[in-house]
Amino acid sequence: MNYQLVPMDRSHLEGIAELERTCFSHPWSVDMLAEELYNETASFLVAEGEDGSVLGYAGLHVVLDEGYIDNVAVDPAYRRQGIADALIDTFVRFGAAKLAFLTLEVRAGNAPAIALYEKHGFYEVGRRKDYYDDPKEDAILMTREWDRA
Ligand SMILES: CC(=O)SCCNC(=O)CCNC(=O)[C@H](O)C(C)(C)COP(=O)(O)OP(=O)(O)OC[C@H]1O[C@@H](n2cnc3c(N)ncnc32)[C@H](O)[C@@H]1OP(=O)(O)O
Repeated sequence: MNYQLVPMDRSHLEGIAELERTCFSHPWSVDMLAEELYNETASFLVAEGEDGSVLGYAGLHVVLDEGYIDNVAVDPAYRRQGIADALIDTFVRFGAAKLAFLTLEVRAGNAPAIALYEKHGFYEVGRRKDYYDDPKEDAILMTREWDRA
């Protein structure tokens, strides 16, 4: 499977929205994703197949020296092949160069995603009780820090 990591552009919006619907109970719409194209704090990356299709994507927002990872999703047909690894590694390398920390929230029962983030040096710093619905579940807050002192 060949793919490249590229910045999200208009051609990816339908594919990402479809992936969102596949993966999440409150999926981002095409319009929500399109707004990020004009958001200067946003860096959205797409794992693009040879035919331009969306195999996976991840979104980061940066404010001052803080980064927040919004969403990470990989097409079920292309999972366990290192795509999320490559997406998160890109954000972590950016964080190591530019940020004090990266944060994210993840469902407490989402073992694959938690394992992914732990692999990249994130650890649990707190919980939000019943943060998610459909189904109701706690959010785990995870962070990855860099000492800028
Ligand atoms: C902030 C948020 O967005 S939280 C929500 C995260 N997104 C989702 O839950 C959407 C649905 N799930 C997915 O899209 C995928 O399963 C993802 C994004 C969690 C993982 O994507 P993949 O491309 O399959 O992961 P990838 O192959 O790069 O694996 C990287 C690491 O993640 C972990 N991992 C991935 N899938 C699994 C799994 N099924 N079980 C256990 N660990 C897993 C492992 O640590 C793995 O490293 P390893 O291969 O050395 O063991």
